[in-house]
Amino acid sequence: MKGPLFYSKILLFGEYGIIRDSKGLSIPYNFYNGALKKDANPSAEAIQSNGHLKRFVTYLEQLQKEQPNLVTFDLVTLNNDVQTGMYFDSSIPQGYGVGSSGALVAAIYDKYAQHKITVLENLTREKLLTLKTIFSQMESFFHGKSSGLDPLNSYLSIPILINSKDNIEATGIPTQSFDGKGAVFLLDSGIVGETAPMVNIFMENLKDKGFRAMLKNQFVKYTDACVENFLGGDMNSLFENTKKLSKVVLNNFKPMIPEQFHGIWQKGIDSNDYYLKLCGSGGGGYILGFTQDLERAKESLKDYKLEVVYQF
Ligand SMILES: Nc1ncnc2c1ncn2[C@@H]1O[C@H](COP(=O)(O)OP(=O)(O)OP(=O)(O)O)[C@@H](O)[C@H]1O
Ligand SMILES: C[C@@](O)(CCO)CC(=O)[O-]
Repeated sequence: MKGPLFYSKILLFGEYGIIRDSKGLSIPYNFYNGALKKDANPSAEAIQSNGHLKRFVTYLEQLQKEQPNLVTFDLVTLNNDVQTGMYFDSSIPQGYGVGSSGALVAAIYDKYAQHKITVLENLTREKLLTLKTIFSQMESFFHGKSSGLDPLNSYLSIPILINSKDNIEATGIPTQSFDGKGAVFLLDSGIVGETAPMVNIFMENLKDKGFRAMLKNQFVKYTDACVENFLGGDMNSLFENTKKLSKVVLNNFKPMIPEQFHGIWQKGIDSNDYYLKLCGSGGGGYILGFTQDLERAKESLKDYKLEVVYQF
């Protein structure tokens, strides 16, 4: 048995800001994917994944008991599949900010949810919000509190624009131009990050008046501008605002940037070869880069492996 593929995602803009109602823009990233699967001779990895699924099923049973109006699953089939070795066969790295748990949640919902909302329907804002709420509850199992955006992205495989917490919509993004010099890329920090402790630091910082002012007057302002610039195809303004965002993050989100990357973060701002920003909650995993000239960025970051995700 092998189920359909579910993809990783990249939150291009909006990390942390969306907690405080900034805009956000999330796109599917098809380089990595996962699917539910059963093998006659499972590998050690498959057995480990199956263990995660068993615990997740216990959580879903509880969720269904507590909130039967939210979502119900075909628990008999799900239990049977998990007891007979089903696992999530996935190339999506875990704890890297590209949504490994989101893809898993989307795959489980797709296969086992009853009366599910499908991608073939006319996806009204209400339906999107309902899906997001369901996914948020399901994904909470993996990292405490979840917005549900990652599974939503993976499930629908389309870019999603977050206007505010309760206002999200499917969106189009400017088509890629593969001979363009501009690019968005991922930089591997080589460290596994964890979402919950990073979000806790952020929530703690929010108690400070100065931090809240910085967030509103700079971080959210530049994030919103970047989303608008990107969707509107205004690439010159996009780079200006990404540079501002990169600076604000380096000065105010230090715990979310692994120490050994502070230097190259600053180097990008000084040289204008590239601008770095957080990819998801940070603290490790991937760092997201924007450059107007991919070759220059590659040269400038030649000790690192860049993974290009979007070219324009
Ligand atoms: N292939 C898999 N099989 C079983 N469980 C998995 C698999 N991939 C991810 N998971 C589950 O998801 C957890 C990782 O999710 P977590 O939310 O911490 O990181 P992430 O989704 O990779 O990153 P982010 O939320 O920052 O994008 C793992 O600990 C595991 O429980
Ligand atoms: C850091 C955060 O804003 C994005 C993580 O992908 C947390 C969230 O909104 O769920």
